[in-house]
Amino acid sequence: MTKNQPIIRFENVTKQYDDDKPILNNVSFEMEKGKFYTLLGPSGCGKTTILRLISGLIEATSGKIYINDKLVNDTPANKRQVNTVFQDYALFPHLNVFDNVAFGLRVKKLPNDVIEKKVKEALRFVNLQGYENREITGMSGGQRQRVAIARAIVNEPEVLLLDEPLSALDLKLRTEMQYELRELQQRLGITFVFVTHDQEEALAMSDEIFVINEGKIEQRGTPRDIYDEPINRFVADFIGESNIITGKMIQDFLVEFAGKQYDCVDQGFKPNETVEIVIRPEDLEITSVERGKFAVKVDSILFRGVHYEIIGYDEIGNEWMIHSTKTATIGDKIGLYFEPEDIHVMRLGETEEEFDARLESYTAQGAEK
Ligand SMILES: Nc1ncnc2c1ncn2[C@@H]1O[C@H](COP(=O)(O)OP(=O)(O)OP(=O)(O)O)[C@@H](O)[C@H]1O
Repeated sequence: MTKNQPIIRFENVTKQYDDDKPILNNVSFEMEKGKFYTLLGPSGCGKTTILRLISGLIEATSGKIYINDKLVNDTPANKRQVNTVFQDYALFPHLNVFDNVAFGLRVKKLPNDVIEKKVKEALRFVNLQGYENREITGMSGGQRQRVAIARAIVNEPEVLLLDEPLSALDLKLRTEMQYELRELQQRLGITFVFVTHDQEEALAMSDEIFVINEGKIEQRGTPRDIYDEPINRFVADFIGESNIITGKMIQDFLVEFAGKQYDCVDQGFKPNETVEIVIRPEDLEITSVERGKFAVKVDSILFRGVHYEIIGYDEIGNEWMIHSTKTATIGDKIGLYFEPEDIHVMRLGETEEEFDARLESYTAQGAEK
């Protein structure tokens, strides 16, 4: 991916209320212009706090925040080129669509003809042309959502912050709005910072995901990077269903778990180092016990629409989840097959820098071969 200029930069930012544990703890990152970023993490991990710090609704306890290379710690919210779309949309129910979108422009005392032009353009962007005189109370959830976005983009912000904007919508509308938002971001070409605790939404929409846990960024990367190479148990677990088992790296390219040794593609560990192994449920292929790399006894089966979700236990009692278009019979023993590259080995307590360096060394060595 091409690298654009940074638009937001956090340098060692900490946010703490009173003497409590910090809500954000020494967080540093950059976000580039024109990309779609998602802050993903469980409730209370600090996602909204990062948005509020960017928009200027709250102040950092320590550290520096830059927008467009300008230190903004002391810049008030209304002087930052940033707008927010809130979860509940925060629309004015007594105003119609036009007046809701025009509100900020009127506060800025722009001439009426300019306001009219800008509002119409913003409504066109969100496919609501012709809805100017509609009352907010008579609009659906998806339409209100679009009004809220129009109200934010009418100010031509450089950064749009979206705080769980789809959480109030039903599943079908939510999926439609995911497409719309992604497409809108590409048309506008501005930076979106989107907050969600839904990993599928994050994977579907983002250029880059920041996985956050307890006020720290556990891992940042493209959806593919994060899905394929989770840095630790938290990320692997949060970003989709996973089989995570403790194992041992015997030597380079050889790992032991569930009582057996397997070829893998990982290296750079100490001999016999304790590690955690991830194998995604869709990477386990059901086969005969003879052909399988190991066997499990089937405990339960659920039909999930696109696949069956099968839970089984291996000889030493590890639980395995399998996603397969093939089904099985409860109580039967089935073989499971996987390729060496389906095993992801995670070092315990590895920092993001160490993790990135290790992955890069694989690529470098791969290139030498
Ligand atoms: N004004 C405040 N005073 C004290 N604690 C606060 C204040 N505002 C937020 N917090 C705490 O900060 C933590 C992080 O909150 P934040 O809203 O950033 O989480 P979040 O990841 O956005 O979660 P959610 O998905 O539930 O909105 C929470 O534990 C919250 O209770």
